[in-house]
Amino acid sequence: MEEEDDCPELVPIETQSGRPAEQIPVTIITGYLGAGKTTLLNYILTEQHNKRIAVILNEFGEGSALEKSLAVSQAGELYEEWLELRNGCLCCSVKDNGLKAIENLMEKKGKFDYILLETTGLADPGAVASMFWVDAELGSDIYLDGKKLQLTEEKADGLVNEAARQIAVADLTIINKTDLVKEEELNQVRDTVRSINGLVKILETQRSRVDLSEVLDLHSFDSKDGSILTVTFEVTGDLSEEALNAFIQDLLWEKMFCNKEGQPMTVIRLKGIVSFAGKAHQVMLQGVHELYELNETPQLWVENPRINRLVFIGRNLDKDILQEQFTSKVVLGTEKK
Ligand SMILES: Nc1nc2c(ncn2[C@@H]2O[C@H](COP(=O)(O)OP(=O)(O)OP(=O)(O)O)[C@@H](O)[C@H]2O)c(=O)[nH]1
Ligand SMILES: [Zn+2]
Repeated sequence: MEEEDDCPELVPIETQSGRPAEQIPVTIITGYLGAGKTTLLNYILTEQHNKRIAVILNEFGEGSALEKSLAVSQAGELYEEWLELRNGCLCCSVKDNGLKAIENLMEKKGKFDYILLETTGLADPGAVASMFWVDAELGSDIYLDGKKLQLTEEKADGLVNEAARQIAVADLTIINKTDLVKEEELNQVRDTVRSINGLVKILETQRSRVDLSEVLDLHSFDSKDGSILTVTFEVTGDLSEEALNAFIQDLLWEKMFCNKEGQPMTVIRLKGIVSFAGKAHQVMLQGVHELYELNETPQLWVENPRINRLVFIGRNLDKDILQEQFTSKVVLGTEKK
């Protein structure tokens, strides 16, 4: 890897607390229909926690797809407001309408300390989370504190894969409704969760009564390890899909890129919104360790020229080198330096 002497020192974007100042933690709560998500949110809102919490309930009731209930707990009192969201689908509305709505609300009412977002049992938590994540890393005043899941003991035929997927990406799994099962069944559920995600923290509850300190302020996306860096950059233009795949594979699989000290870059998480030539829709890039996927989102490009936004979290990352490699190899119509 050629060294660029005139490049500025790499400075991680985090503050000491692990995130830019003033950012508001967002926790996404997913789980099977009826698992107890709303019960959990209501419980959190009414418990003593000295936090101002905004809750976005995501009930897709018939005829109410245009409205979302927003309950705000302020100094212990609970009141409700209605947020008008243009799009009923969470996965595509969260970034452009949901976040904006929250931001508008914060301007009006002052900042919240915490935002909790309930998704439907069917929403893909990965897609929802990555929208927050990309946004947060790129300077939004919201960051993702944790993704959680509640499970019931009920068999979810046909949704088994979705449940497994939710567990796989969760930072915390709450096994609720333990009053309804025998110990043997509970052990089985616990074993299943453990087999899907060996690292996830597991809580067992009735009526979603959790110890709040175990649920809020997880900081699961903060860099606890000082050597883990976050690199973000934006690059204008369309990308070659083939070249992007080659770039990602060189980075994640071949570990071909090194920092200025010659240490190989290791990516732990990778997210992005990218533009492919000839495609009207934005494409979401998500990667965890050596796995990655590219998925077209329902979101159409409106900005012109289009701006690709990338976030890398990992070890030995060097922004200048990554950005230079990306720009010269992946962006169409760019001359090699
Ligand atoms: N027996 C029992 N019932 C529970 C428990 N927790 C919640 N419930 C009940 O289960 C039902 C569904 O709970 P909700 O909190 O609405 O579940 P949800 O996950 O928000 O449901 P959706 O938004 O429809 O997916 C309610 O009637 C709750 O009172 C529990 O631990 N034990
Ligand atoms: Zn609910």
